[in-house]
Amino acid sequence: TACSSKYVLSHMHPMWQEPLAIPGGDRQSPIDIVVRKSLFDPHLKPLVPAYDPQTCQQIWNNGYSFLVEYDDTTDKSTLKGGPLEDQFRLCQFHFHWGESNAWGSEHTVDRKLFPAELHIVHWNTEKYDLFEEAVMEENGLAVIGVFLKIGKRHEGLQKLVDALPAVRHKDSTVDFERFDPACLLPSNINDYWTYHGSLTTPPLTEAVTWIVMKQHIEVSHDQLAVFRSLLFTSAEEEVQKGMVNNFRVQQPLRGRPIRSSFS
Ligand SMILES: COc1ccc(C[C@H]2SC(=S)NC2=O)c(OC)c1
Ligand SMILES: [Zn+2]
Repeated sequence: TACSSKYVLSHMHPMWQEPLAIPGGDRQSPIDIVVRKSLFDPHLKPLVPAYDPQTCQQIWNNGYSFLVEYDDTTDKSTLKGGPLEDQFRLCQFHFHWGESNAWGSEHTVDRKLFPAELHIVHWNTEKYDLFEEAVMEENGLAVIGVFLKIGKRHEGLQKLVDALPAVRHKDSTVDFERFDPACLLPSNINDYWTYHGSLTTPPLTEAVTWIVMKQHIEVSHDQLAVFRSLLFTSAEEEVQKGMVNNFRVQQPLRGRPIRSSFS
């Protein structure tokens, strides 16, 4: 799909170097969410995800994470409401995780680290015709962030976990059908923080309206261990590197407001 274009592949590589200067650079992600500095905004609406599991296409190991990719050529799977003015189209979801359960998330809450973080990526189809356009523009993307904690097994995630060995190496893909990303959302999606930020990998463009869920989801230790069995490296490479710690260092807030949908 557009959102997993070769452009992404060419710009995604493990442990990429942080650029010295970023265009603009005052709206970078991820950040620490300081709860007492967030501002309750009563005008924030409930979030309305409407996903059609039939749009699920494949899983792709792109050498940085694994992406579950959706057909984004129609408006069958959309996100609207919350802080969003426009309608956005689901294109992929992926995760970030650590080598240990002590860290792995990109965002933190009052400096609290989570073992992993889910990103559900959508692009603005009211303002742009292509994902590649949206990714370069302010309000081009909306990403839902969900923290993962180690606890009981996540039944909905298991279908994805079982498919991961088929995409162990970079550049591998496997067909994957009828997966509803809504099953990975917490029970309460009305409580979230929202702020304007960026992609957390190159091109690091400041195109993202972030919607970070207050409530986490639980996955089992064994389920997260399968994420860590993936590799950054392709089958041809002599030295295989485990896909872990694929998160970006935190970025300065630069005075940005963080709004909360709850008081
Ligand atoms: C060229 O367009 C891109 C490139 C990379 C990513 C993935 C990054 S950005 C994020 S959020 N988390 C990640 O790992 C994109 O996702 C929207 C879009
Ligand atoms: Zn991400």
